Amino acid sequence: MIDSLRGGLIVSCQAYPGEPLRDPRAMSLIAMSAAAGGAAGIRAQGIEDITLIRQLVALPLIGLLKVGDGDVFITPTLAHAIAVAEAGADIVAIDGTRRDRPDGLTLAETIRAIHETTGALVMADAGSLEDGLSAQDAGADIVGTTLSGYTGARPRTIGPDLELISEMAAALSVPVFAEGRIRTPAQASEALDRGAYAVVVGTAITHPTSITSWYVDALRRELVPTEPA
Ligand SMILES: CC(=O)N[C@H](C=O)[C@@H](O)[C@H](O)[C@H](O)COP(=O)(O)O
Repeated sequence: MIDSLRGGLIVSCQAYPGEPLRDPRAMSLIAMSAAAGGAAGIRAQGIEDITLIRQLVALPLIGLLKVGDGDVFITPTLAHAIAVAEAGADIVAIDGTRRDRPDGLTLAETIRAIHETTGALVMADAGSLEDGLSAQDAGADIVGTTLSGYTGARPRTIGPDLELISEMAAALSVPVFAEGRIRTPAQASEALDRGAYAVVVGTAITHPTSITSWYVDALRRELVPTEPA
């Protein structure tokens, strides 16, 4: 199944609490649109979204749950991970950093239990090369650059953290998925050039509020007086 993602685009379909598109039907329509456009896979957040997208889209599905506002918020516990797999995700994305997990399990214990209990694959969302290496040691099937710029370990670059993508791809033997702040097709292509196995894009495809604000910001002009005041 991972093989079908090689060199492909995975579209992350997520809306945030309180947003107009925060609705499983809306996210599933976006996921269907991504499939029609040639996506190789879908990434989705929330049990209802994962359940509905599983029914409507026949592509590999990476599922996650965002929980709370602590440091470890991407599928933080084993119980969350099992719920994501049971909702239909082929791959469960979990926090793959070296930080303490809220249920007290290690990353290795968590991954082992997900494999044994569900048969789903595990994508470890990492924030640094050191995270990626330890996630690989812990048994992750896939490591993502997802959390680069969000853990304090690396600066939050304006675009993708291309340096980390190169470093991880060179150092790891498991597939590295480039994810995080990929805004253009050229950046997605460069991620593959740097050794990424697949590329995950969310905001730039599926988050109209952000996309609109990029255009609005670009059009904003300071009012320059034509006559001296
Ligand atoms: C850090 C974090 O919470 N990342 C989340 C992980 O699922 C999502 O909010 C991102 O949209 C996703 O990683 C895709 O990245 P981008 O939207 O930049 O293409």
